[in-house]
Amino acid sequence: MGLRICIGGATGWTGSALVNGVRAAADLELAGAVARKAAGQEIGGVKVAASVADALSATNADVYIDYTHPSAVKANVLTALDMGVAVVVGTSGMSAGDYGEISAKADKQGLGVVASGNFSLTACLMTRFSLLAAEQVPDYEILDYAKSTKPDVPSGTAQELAERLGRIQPSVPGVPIDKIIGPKEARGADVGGGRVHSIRLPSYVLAVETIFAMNGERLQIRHEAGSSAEPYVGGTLLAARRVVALKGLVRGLDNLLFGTLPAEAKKA
Ligand SMILES: NC(=O)c1ccc[n+]([C@@H]2O[C@H](COP(=O)([O-])OP(=O)(O)OC[C@H]3O[C@@H](n4cnc5c(N)ncnc54)[C@H](O)[C@@H]3O)[C@@H](O)[C@H]2O)c1
Ligand SMILES: O=C(O)C1=N[C@H](C(=O)O)CCC1
Repeated sequence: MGLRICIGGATGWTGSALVNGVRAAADLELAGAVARKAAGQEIGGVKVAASVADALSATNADVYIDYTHPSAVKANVLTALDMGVAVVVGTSGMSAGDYGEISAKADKQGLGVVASGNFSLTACLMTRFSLLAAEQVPDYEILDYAKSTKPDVPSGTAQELAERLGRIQPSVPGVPIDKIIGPKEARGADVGGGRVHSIRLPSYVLAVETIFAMNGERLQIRHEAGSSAEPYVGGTLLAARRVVALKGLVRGLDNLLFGTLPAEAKKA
């Protein structure tokens, strides 16, 4: 019997790609699925439940994976932990404070949670390269592009990156924000110490770019997502395989792949 996976948001763009990924993997088994509108229907050989609590009480899942909605993810994750199930979080929109609560609950339950603003390998490399650059170049800002209908801001990718860059090296504006002449919002938002400018326009899926600058030179590190959800499947399933052996919260796929950066370990 393989590792038993329950997927929240199983009918969605990412969730449906994951259902296929789980079914194609010899070491994984689709144990449950959650999607409110499709409740009662069948997906990938399992009956879709209306809530995480219903799905997990009807199965003996080892891991719950959430790709639902920013308004639903926190309650879903806390429910799964209360029910004794390890969690992988793909859904965006949770604050640092929300993650603090999840971390405390995971510790209390002795369970693992892996969350990553972006589970694609190349986005995770963009994050890691940016963290390395911030150790050397103190001046940077983050551009966060997504489709016009994305409800959460910044994206999960940009938020996690901003918080992590901010811990290594807070982004310090050349003119302090309270001394700016004009609308302060035009200078973006301080997200955990990293400065983020979010752009929401049709035709973007998701792109995140960090601009590092020194006198006379610039480094731009950019990730651009395509229109398929396929890139998120491998990283999410890697996290599902690893999370059952963990206790507590790990944020960032790069930490699973490459270990914790010394600069981040020092500041934790
Ligand atoms: N971390 C990553 O790598 C990554 C990758 C892709 C998407 N995402 C994030 O995942 C989330 C989902 O994205 P998507 O494009 O797959 O969305 P989607 O709208 O295509 O699918 C969402 C799914 O969740 C269900 N759902 C919606 N609201 C719900 C609620 N309140 N309770 C329970 N289920 C609900 C829907 O029925 C659907 O099945 C977003 O936050 C997105 O930013 C993250
Ligand atoms: O399509 C989305 O929405 C995505 N959201 C993630 C985010 O918020 O960073 C990343 C992948 C696509």
